[in-house]
Amino acid sequence: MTSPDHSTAASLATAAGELLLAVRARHFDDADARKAAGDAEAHRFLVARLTQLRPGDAVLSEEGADDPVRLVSDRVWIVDPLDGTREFSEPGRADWAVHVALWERGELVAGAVALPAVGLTLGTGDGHRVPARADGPVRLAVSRSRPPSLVQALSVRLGAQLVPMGSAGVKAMSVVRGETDAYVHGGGQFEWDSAAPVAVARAAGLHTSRLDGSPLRYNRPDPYLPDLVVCRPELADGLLSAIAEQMGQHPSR
Ligand SMILES: Nc1ncnc2c1ncn2[C@@H]1O[C@H](COP(=O)(O)O)[C@@H](OP(=O)(O)O)[C@H]1O
Ligand SMILES: [Mg+2]
Repeated sequence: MTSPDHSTAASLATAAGELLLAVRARHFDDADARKAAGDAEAHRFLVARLTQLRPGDAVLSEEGADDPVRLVSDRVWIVDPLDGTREFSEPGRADWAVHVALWERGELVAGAVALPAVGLTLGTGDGHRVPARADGPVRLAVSRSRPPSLVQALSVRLGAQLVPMGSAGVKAMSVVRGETDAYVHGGGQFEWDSAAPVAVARAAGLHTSRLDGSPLRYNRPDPYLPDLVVCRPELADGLLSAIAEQMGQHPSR
């Protein structure tokens, strides 16, 4: 039987996204107000709905105080109420997302990423398959506002094309949707930035790991999780080798 957690993650991410579209319309002339209201209102909405629907579960949210009860809970919802806050604040941009993931006893077991401005939510219950890869250079999704130097060097090493965009969720979903082939990040991030994108990417059959190929672990005491790789499975070995070579040459990156 399919777990109801898949549909709960998807419906909450979608509903928080609709709320964010309304916030964006309400604060159309003030980017700072838009950012602040978006982060706060989406957070409040998700926490309230999760408390109502799953009263026994803990929540780790980018916008909330870290409650240590999550470290002794079997089930923890890891949410980023608004990922790509910078892009959300810029008029006309669609590269921002809502992340809702569920961690249960050591593993991510459900998740959804809503792309509200695109009108799309991708979730672990979708049975989504990644489209076949088009011919041409490898396409690497990369942060538009702070591209890691590692990824820039990697694109030169691999003859890959960089595809800049905001939001970790949008970048991971670009791989799921076949618009890019890999999302490589280094230099800083937190569990809420990658938990739901990684859950959805794994469910679609993609490779997900740290830069060194080790597993991504969630609900750790320190939620700092600075790097990740999401890619088509057939590219994983070559990409991880190229990353290791690049980092071996420039360990500080
Ligand atoms: N070096 C870094 N340190 C901390 N967080 C980072 C980071 N680089 C990216 N992130 C976070 O990852 C998300 C995607 O960033 P980017 O669009 O640059 O790839 C953003 O989340 P938020 O928008 O939720 O803050 C951003 O804050
Ligand atoms: Mg984020």
